[in-house]
Amino acid sequence: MPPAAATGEAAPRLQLTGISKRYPGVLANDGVNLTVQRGEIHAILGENGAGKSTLMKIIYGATQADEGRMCLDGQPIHLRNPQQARERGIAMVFQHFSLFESLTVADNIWLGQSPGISRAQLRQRVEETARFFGLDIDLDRPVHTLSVGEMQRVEILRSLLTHPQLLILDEPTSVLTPQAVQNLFGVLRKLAAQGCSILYISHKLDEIRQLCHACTVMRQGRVVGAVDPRQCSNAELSRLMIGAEPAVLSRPAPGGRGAKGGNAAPVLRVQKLNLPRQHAFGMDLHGISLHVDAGEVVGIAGVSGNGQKELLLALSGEMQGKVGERQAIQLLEQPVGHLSPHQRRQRGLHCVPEERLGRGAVPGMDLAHNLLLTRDLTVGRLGWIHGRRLVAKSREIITRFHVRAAGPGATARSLSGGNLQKYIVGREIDANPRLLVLAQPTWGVDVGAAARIHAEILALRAKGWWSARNWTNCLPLPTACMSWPREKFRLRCTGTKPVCRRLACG
Ligand SMILES: Nc1ncnc2c1ncn2[C@@H]1O[C@H](COP(=O)(O)OP(=O)(O)OP(=O)(O)O)[C@@H](O)[C@H]1O
Repeated sequence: MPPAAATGEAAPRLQLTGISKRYPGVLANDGVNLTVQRGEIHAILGENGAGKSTLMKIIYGATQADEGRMCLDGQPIHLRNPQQARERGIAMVFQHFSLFESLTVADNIWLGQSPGISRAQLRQRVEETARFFGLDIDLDRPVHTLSVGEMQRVEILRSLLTHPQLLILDEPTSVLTPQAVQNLFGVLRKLAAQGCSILYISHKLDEIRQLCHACTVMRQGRVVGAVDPRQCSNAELSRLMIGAEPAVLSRPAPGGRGAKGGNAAPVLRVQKLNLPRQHAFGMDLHGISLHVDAGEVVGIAGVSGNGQKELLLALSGEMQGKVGERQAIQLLEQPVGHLSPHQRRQRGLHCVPEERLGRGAVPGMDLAHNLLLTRDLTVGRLGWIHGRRLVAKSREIITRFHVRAAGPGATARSLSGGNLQKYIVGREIDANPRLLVLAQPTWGVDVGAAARIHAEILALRAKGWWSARNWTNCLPLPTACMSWPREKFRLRCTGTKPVCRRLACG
């Protein structure tokens, strides 16, 4: 139990009363009350679009509330920007890191400090803090040589140097290995024992139950419950969050070569694919070989940053090898290594990239027009766009994938992260691809929506089983499943028993 929370001697670290925030057409926070005690690790749980990030941005001064009151250590405060928040002891570690890859760890930390501190002084402070929290890191290593877990350590170390009294973490474990998650939990428990309060946003119910002392559940902008997660089951938390338990997946019989009597050709065949890195911090692909049969779901596991991104780019057509290597990637027995992403899509190969904003969708464009990035079903001869058809198709995807948005006219950037992810995955699944490549398809997606996406993937796989003319295969690319750096593993999910085997060294 956290010290001050147990004694109740002092004012709460943070107290929000009646916080409301309205965006055009949506009430993102509706009279939110929240109390965080000193030394408490407090989870904020909620379905996609529940208003969690909006609330965290208000606490961190990145956005202003329309109504409500915020008190820190019993004192009312009004923060106009993150700089003021940091000065008041509030720090935030975002899901996406803000580090300069070409600089060393020490340089990155130094850049974030207020002027007036010498490098030698800073180095000493960093070493002391790192030693105390067990955040071992070589300060002289360039950031691009670090694993994702190590980069996160740098971000945390940087925020610890500001002596935060309230640390906000937004989905901190989404790209970490299980070992890195446990290390992070160790650091957070130590920090809480020092009296620092932690606000922890996550969709991972097991982690919340393992780590957090308290949990506030949000739904449609409102607080719908405050519980002790250690006393709750996953099912209870799900019910509070989405009003039901996630649907149980039905698993239609898998397809695949075996299912078709061993004669069918693979949908995808990658043979000794070599691709040199395209920028200084990329990864070379060396002799990658794999095949995907009709009706199969094949997983690629490995520590993030070991070539998964490059493999996806090579498959989508955004990265291409030398002319002689065009045979290295074959779709339905035809070489496609030389084809552009558009030409590959015309042959039925669709992809969902890891980054939603900027690659999966154009932030400032509405949802309907974002369809045009990968779908040309509403483009007529001479390039005319059928506006009505475009809007109707967009509305269909919004409904089918339960995307919470103001409608096809909403800009991509106005959607919550999870809702945009559902729209992008929906756009590609709706295309009925012959081969679908997905990178982190359920990243930032709530448990209910994750179950629906998995169900849609399995339904596509089943089509591969029932209809050889409409083959569909999925190649999800999860990260951080293995802890050995620079090794890749292949997880075959064709049967009831997954078989894991080592692919190649990267
Ligand atoms: N800048 C904005 N403009 C318009 N609407 C916005 C903006 N930011 C958020 N919203 C809307 O506010 C609501 C809450 O979004 P928020 O990002 O806070 O949800 P969330 O709980 O963090 O969701 P997720 O788990 O998907 O990240 C959503 O309906 C979203 O579309």
